[in-house]
Amino acid sequence: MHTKENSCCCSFDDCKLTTEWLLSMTRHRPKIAIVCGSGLGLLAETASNKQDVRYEDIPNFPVSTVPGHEGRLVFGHIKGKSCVFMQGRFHLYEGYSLCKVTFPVRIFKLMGVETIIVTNASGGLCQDFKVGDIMVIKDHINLPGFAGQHPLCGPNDERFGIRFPCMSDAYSKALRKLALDITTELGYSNFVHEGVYCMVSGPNFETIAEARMLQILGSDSVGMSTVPEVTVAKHCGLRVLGLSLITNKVSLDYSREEKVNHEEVLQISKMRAEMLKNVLITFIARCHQVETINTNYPNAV
Ligand SMILES: O=P(O)(O)O[C@@H]1C[C@H](O)[C@@H](CO)O1
Ligand code: HPA
Repeated sequence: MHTKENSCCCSFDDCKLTTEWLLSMTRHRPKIAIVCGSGLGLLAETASNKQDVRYEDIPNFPVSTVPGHEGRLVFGHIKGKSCVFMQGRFHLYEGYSLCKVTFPVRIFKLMGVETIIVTNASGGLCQDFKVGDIMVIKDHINLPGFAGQHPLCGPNDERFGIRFPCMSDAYSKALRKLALDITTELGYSNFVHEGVYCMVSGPNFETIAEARMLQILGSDSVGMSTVPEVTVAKHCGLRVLGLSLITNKVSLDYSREEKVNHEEVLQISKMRAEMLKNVLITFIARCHQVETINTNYPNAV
């Protein structure tokens, strides 16, 4: 966390420098950003006129350290819409501050992005969910935030957004409806749900007692990302859609023998990415038709 004494490693000037560098490297001017979760990098494959930029080449950018997160930005067009994909995101458990984890979101904002689609792999806590289901994120629980691990802690830069942003509508109702309508049109409604995503810091998967607690708190799925990105996106006035792929059922019972592991998460993500890709393509083609109001954005950049 950055404090008054320990100034932010991702200041407005740092963000501007990175943005200007990227704008000088590409002719693309994306309006939609897609963050690819674990094993979901192939969501970028359908884009045309692609241009890749490796994270290690981008000034101030962190690098990916987790298998299943390739570590590059992919610019391209989907159904004529200019998009940027993050093939690989950053996590708190990698040792990055939440300000670094969310740095790309502010870069997207400064580049002119208006809508961000955040995807992830998560463990299902809701008993109705099956492995391979999609959860349209309705709301989240910021568990690390309760303990002070919050991307907006520290001095607030009004050029990004207001000091006390509202989060009760972090996931746009209109965009959620569009996503649900699309899944119905595609014939996916039997394995699509809306639900609440809870972020834990990781890197270990939950104990059974922890999983039971998260379920009692109202979480339908649990993962190790997304919430910081969404919080910063909402703060700076982006429209947000969150899609979570249920890659495993979280153990809530001491008699259950199956043990979750990252390889299984990646395997299920890759198996179901095609379905998620179909939803994304149609969503990207139509999301400009949906108007949303952002209550947090009176004077941000
Ligand atoms: O980046 P996401 O949230 O999709 O990754 C999930 C959470 C952990 O990073 C990892 C566990 O398998 O997958
Ligand atoms: N717990 C936390 N994060 C996850 C899980 C899980 O069960 N599955 C995928 N990411």
